[in-house]
Order: sequence, then structure tokens, then C-alpha cells
Amino acid sequence: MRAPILIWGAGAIGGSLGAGLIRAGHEVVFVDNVPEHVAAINERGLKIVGPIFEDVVRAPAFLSDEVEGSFERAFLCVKALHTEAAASALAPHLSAQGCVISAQNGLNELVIEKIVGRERTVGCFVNFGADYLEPGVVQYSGRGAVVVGELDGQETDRVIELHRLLQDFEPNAVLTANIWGYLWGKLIYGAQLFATALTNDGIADCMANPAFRPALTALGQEVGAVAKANGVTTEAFNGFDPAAFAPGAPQSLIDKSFDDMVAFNRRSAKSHSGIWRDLAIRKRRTEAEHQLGPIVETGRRLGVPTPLTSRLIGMIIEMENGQRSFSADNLLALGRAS
Ligand SMILES: NC(=O)C1=CN([C@@H]2O[C@H](COP(=O)(O)OP(=O)(O)OC[C@H]3O[C@@H](n4cnc5c(N)ncnc54)[C@H](OP(=O)(O)O)[C@@H]3O)[C@@H](O)[C@H]2O)C=CC1
Ligand SMILES: CC(C)(CO)C(=O)C(=O)O
Repeated sequence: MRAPILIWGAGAIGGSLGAGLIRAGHEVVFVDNVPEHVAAINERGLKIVGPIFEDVVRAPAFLSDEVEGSFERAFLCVKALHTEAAASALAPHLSAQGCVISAQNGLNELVIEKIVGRERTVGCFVNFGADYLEPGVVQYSGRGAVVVGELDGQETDRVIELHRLLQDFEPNAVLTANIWGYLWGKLIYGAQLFATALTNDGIADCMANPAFRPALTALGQEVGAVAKANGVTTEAFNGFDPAAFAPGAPQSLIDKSFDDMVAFNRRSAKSHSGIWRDLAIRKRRTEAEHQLGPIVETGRRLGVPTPLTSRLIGMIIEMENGQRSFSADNLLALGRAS
């Protein structure tokens, strides 16, 4: 019998993914570092609310220093700033043939492979929406792209099997030979999500606002230029079209991609990004440095300037430190800097 699927980080993404897999008949073990959340899952089950499905699923949950055993498939679902600590704590529980799959935003695979080895790291990209509401309760807010692929693009038996597994959560899950193209595509879209979090407007409202589009476009073009210089061909998903953020793209293509992203986000019960929630609701540090920092570092290495991304990171850090408040002016100022 196969070992259960390990979900390390049972918050918004890990909770939704784990619940979907349990409902499909898979055995899951949750690990999280929030004692009240772990206790609630063990006592009452994990409750999923929202428009996709509502259910209470049962699975054992552990704090990271309490989990025991060895696992073959471990989904890492923590924020990028916790990747190194979580992957280090997870590593002793990964079997020799096992693998870690990062269901996160950013280039976490580059951190994970240093800890568990490249051969035990599988690439993954998720763009579904979810929110942690309270201990034991997660909202699965909206379906979105789920993609899996080996880091070197090969179609191995294990990645084919992981793809089948992910289809049990998201029927449209994709198996790709270009996982880096999706991850860098999400970095472009992700930078735009960070920019929307400078304001109190939701994602769709920001992207629909003609006053904000120049800043969001310039930011997308800047990150797109770094991806291109890095040899990555970025991929499209959920209304995001990388061609719209390539140099010299016609305005009609740019507007079409924004309109499609607006439509995608309006379908979700998640009105604001996880970044906005970290700042406004959870009152905690965001993933800015860990998600956007690698864009600036890669740009520096390849000679591609990233002034807007650097400015954006600075503005978000000011918000984390209480030195800047949510305002449309922040995003307009970013646009003027472009
Ligand atoms: N939510 C969304 O809609 C989307 C999120 N993502 C990405 O997915 C990743 C996960 O985000 P999300 O699920 O929203 O985050 P959450 O904060 O909701 O969930 C992460 C959980 O992991 C816990 N955790 C932190 N460090 C550790 C650790 N070392 N060991 C075990 N558990 C730990 C967190 O605790 P604590 O709160 O104390 O830190 C939290 O309970 C991020 O990279 C995010 O950007 C991608 C697409 C959509
Ligand atoms: C908004 C979302 C769900 C992508 O659609 C996201 O990735 C985030 O909140 O960080």
C-alpha cells in the first residue's frame, strides 16, 4: 500500500488541495505549524466552504515537529518566506524515491532542490483561489490552473502519475514540459497582483481600471523581459497572455488580456489577492522579497533593469512596516515611475 499524501502547510492552498484529494478517495496527512488549526482539524475535521464544494473532511493533522513516518509524495503549500524552514523540516520525512511538489507562488523549486535534491523536486504551478478563514476552516474560492511538470521537462512515470492525482483535484490539470514557463508567467501576473495590493480595490476592479493599466502593463513588461533574457518562454493561463506583456505588444492585445483576467477573477469568491489579505487582514509579512526578489536578482545577473519591481518591493515593505497605507495613489505613483 502507498504511503498517504503529505500536505505540508494546511492553509488556503494545502487545505483545499488536501480536501479535494480526500474527497476523491486518497489518504492524506496534514502538517501545519498553527497549533489551533491542527487541533481543530483533528477534533472537528477540516471544513471547506465556498462556491466549489462545501464539506468536512477527515484526516490526521500534525505540528511539524510531531509528524512521523516517511512519505513518497509531499505537497509543499507554505508561503514562500517559509519554504526553506518547511522543506528542511519535511526532508527527513521524504523517502529516498519520494518527491516534493511545490504548490506555491514563486521559484520555490530552486530553494527546495537545494534541500532535498533536484531529483526529488517536481515543479508545480497553482492559480486556483483559496483563503484560510479560521482554525479548521478554509474557503476554496475559485477554480484555476493547476500544472505539474518535471524541472527538466521530461515526461517521467512519476510526473504522469502526479498529473493523474492532480486531475482528481482539478479535472483540467495540465502536464507540461515547460513548468518554468508557467512559474515565470505567474511571476509576471504575481507582480501585478502585488501592485493591486497597494490599493484597497480588489484584483478585478484594479485590472478593470484604465487608470491602473499603464502601471500594471509596464510592470508586466519588465518582468516579462527578465523571463525572456533568462531563456524562459512564458505560458498563458486563466486570461493571462504573456504575449500581451512582450515589448511592443498592441494595446488591443494588452486590453484583451486584462479583460480576460478581470473576467476570471470576477468568477472567484476571492476578491483580493493573498498579498492584500496578508497586509490588511492577517497583518503579517508578505512574500514580496521571496517572490519578487528573485526577479530583481535574475535581472541584475542578466543586465535587465527592474526599477519598477524594486520600487514595488520597497512599497510593499513600507506597508508591512506600517509606513504606507493602501491607496490608489500608490499604484498611480508606480505608473509615473515607469
Ligand atoms: N491562497 C491562494 O489563493 C493562492 C496562494 N498561492 C500560493 O500558495 C502558497 C501557500 O499560500 P496559502 O495557502 O494562501 O497560505 P496560508 O498562509 O493560507 O497557508 C500556509 C500554512 O502553512 C503554515 N506554515 C508556515 N510555515 C510552516 C512550516 N514551516 N511548517 C508547516 N506549516 C507552516 C502557515 O502557518 P502561518 O499562518 O503561521 O504562517 C499556514 O497555516 C503561497 O506561496 C501562495 O502565494 C498560489 C495561488 C493562490
Ligand atoms: C489571486 C490568486 C489566487 C491568483 O488568482 C493568487 O495567486 C494570490 O492570491 O496570491
